[in-house]
Amino acid sequence: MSAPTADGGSLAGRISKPETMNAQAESFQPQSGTSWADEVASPVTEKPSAPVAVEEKKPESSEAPVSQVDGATAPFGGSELHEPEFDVEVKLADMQADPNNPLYSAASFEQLGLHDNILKGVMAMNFRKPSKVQEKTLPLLLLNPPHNLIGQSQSGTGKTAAFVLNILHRLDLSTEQLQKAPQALVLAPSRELARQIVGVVKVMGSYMPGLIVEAAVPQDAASRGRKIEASVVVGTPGTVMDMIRKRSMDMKGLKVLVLDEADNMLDQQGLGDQCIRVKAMLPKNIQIVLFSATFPDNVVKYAENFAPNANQMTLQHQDLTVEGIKQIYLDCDSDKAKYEILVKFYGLMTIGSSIIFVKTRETALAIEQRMTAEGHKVVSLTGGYEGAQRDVIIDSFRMGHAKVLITTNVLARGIDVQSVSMVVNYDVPDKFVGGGKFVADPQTYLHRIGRTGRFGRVGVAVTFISNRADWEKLMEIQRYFGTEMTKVATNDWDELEETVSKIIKSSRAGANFKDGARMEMQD
Ligand SMILES: Nc1ncnc2c1ncn2[C@@H]1O[C@H](COP(=O)(O)OP(=O)(O)OP(=O)(O)O)[C@@H](O)[C@H]1O
Repeated sequence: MSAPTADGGSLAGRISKPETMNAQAESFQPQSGTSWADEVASPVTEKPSAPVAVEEKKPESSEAPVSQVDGATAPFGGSELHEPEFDVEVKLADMQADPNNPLYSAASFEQLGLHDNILKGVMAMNFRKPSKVQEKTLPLLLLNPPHNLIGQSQSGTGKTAAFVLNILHRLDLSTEQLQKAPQALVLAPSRELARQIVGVVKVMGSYMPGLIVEAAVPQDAASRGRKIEASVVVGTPGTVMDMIRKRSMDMKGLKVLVLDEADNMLDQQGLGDQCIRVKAMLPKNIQIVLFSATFPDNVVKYAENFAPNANQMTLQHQDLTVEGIKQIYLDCDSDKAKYEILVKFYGLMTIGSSIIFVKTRETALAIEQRMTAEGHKVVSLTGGYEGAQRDVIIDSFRMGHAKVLITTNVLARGIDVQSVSMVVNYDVPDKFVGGGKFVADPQTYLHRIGRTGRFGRVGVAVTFISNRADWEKLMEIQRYFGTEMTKVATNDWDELEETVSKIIKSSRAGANFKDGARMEMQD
């Protein structure tokens, strides 16, 4: 049976693009040294300075301003950033009233059938209206008997709240014993994302007496033998697997399993295997929920096996880009020139917070050291650091103490820091396909740039290219998403500054998201 789309159309969307294996982990491959001499004629739109028209709207609403908070709010390590400008509120309201926008919904949270104490948590987060993914998936998630669900929507559109609200709704906290036995398990690919989700569950569930939430991530006290006694557990698959094996968690009462960033969790050799093992140790009749912004074709069959007979909300890959994120690329003469340009770039720009993605830990460290030596306040976070160190680094970035975070793909997914107004792809995201060959990695590109432009904000994504191979990969990514990237010459700093500053100064994009959500419902 097919469920109707928002506009009443029929629903049978699928993602269609063969993909190769995703080598998401940090790579130690040397950088390409190929020299890049501008010899490739670019078919990409080369625009003269394309200032983004930012509508300066005066407040016209008498409603109280929405002050959104990060996924992890201050008590849980978040920045507790509140947006001061009124036009932000007006534009979010505009976007949420536009049926073509992924932030749109026809319903209110009150109409979604959630318990009152959960609604209070939603209000505490200052969520005024559901987004499309929340409005569409929550009624399916809350069905009884429970149904599995595979949900896809653009980055920063509120998938976390969708699965967290379902979890909270399904908890029975009526006895101390129930409060201390895991009823819901969320698996995420990084400790930072797991901790962030713990923060969201705690804030949304702050009016639920007896709710206990714990992280199961590497090198934490809990992973070193202490028994986990919590109603909701959020962890990374390896640690969760070990803990269940060691009987540090009693999963008999589990009702819901969520895989966040599910395509990544199922695709990667290591994680996919671990997720399957974890699932095998759980009760058989649980609800399985998979969410991600991307579900490449080669993962869809794994997803459908993992979550059988799931209701589905899917998108075409042409509909995945968030148009509030302005994508530009800088054509650099050489690898060496890339670094000079990066430093000059940061010297020129006054940017809120930004993330620089690189391919290897070594590059992250090298850039951190050089930028620090030049007086920039930067931090780096890679898989090379110990868990506790990683927590300190990400928290200092969330709180705005460090404005620039240099990282690898380890933080490409899920991390929600609303103040991030720029993402730099210092290295074009690629993946290893064997035989010494690397190809473009569109999914990682999309997740990386999705660290900005959260829930209707605007952001800039800048990709550096320094050789022909980079350029070809970037063009492949552009084709895949049917998106437009603007080439900005590195000798025209005025243009570059003007383009980037205009976008960063504005608080939100206009209502210009692409949207093509499709729903598919199992009988
Ligand atoms: N209904 C809502 N109203 C206002 N803000 C919201 C709403 N739902 C979510 N948000 C905020 O939007 C931001 C993005 O949400 P979230 O991190 O869940 O996105 P996502 O879809 O999971 O993104 P990604 O694909 O990058 O993981 C968060 O800061 C969250 O607090």
